[in-house]
Amino acid sequence: MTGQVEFARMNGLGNKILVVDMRGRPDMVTPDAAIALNADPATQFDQIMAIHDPRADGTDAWIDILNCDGTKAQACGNGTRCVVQALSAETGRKTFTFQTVAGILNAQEHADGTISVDMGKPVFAWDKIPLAEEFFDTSRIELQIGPIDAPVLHSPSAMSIGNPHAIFWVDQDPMTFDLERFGPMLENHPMFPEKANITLAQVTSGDALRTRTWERGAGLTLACGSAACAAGVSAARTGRTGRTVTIDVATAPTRQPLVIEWREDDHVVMTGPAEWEWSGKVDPVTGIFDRDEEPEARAN
Ligand SMILES: N[C@@H](CCC[C@H](N)C(=O)O)C(=O)O
Repeated sequence: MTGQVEFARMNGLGNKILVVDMRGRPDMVTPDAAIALNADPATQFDQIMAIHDPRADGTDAWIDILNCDGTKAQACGNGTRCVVQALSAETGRKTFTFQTVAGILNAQEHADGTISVDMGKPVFAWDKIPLAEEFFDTSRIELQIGPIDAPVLHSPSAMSIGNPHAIFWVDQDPMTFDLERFGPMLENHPMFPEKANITLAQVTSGDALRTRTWERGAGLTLACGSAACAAGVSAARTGRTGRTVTIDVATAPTRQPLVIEWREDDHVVMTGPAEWEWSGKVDPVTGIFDRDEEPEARAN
């Protein structure tokens, strides 16, 4: 199929998102298009959120998620908030139900502009995360890097919130670690057959964490919503915090927090902002794009 579609450059706490409107088309944004868009500084991104026609009754859209290296992701918290804001601006509606490869996501835009997404239930079973080795308790798995008798990072909590995460607990500011060096080693560690998103998390109080993430398929990003969910759940699971935590994402430019609530019904709800930057048209096969000449002013 040929022809351009509408897209918007947005961000969730600095996580760079392209929201691409694929409704009315049977094809998908191609990995080649993703790689081409990421190669241009104007459209360099962390994730593409492609909105497709719904595939199931009771849902508003099917969402396909691509990382900037052209691989697929099963979940993207920050990107989902961007999709909600884009569709809310288009339709005036405030609640949405999306379908992804990982399941159904319910989301709501609040009067103050923040957006809550029910990210579903966490998965702790070792073979579902997945891990390469059997662990009865995945809240603290055997994995370390650095000298054997003085590891720099060790014993992460592992889980899936649709996508795989490893949370390494640190006592210092996560910014003091060389995540650019350790991130690729851990993302591609044999322990993670589908790779993993790698987060450093510091507990700063009984209800607050400070995090920094190396994303699978995207590298160092300014924020990662699903990692914030995984950190919040893992902190509560290991007794480090209660079930509602505020996440200070160390690299996020606005320093607005994400709030993660692991509800008693086991669902994980993430609340935070989304920001529209500019719009244009893109060929989802090649990634060739045009930026709108005069983007209409839009309140976020
Ligand atoms: N930035 C996202 C996570 C994106 C997916 C990840 N890179 C993966 O491959 O699992 C978020 O906000 O959750």
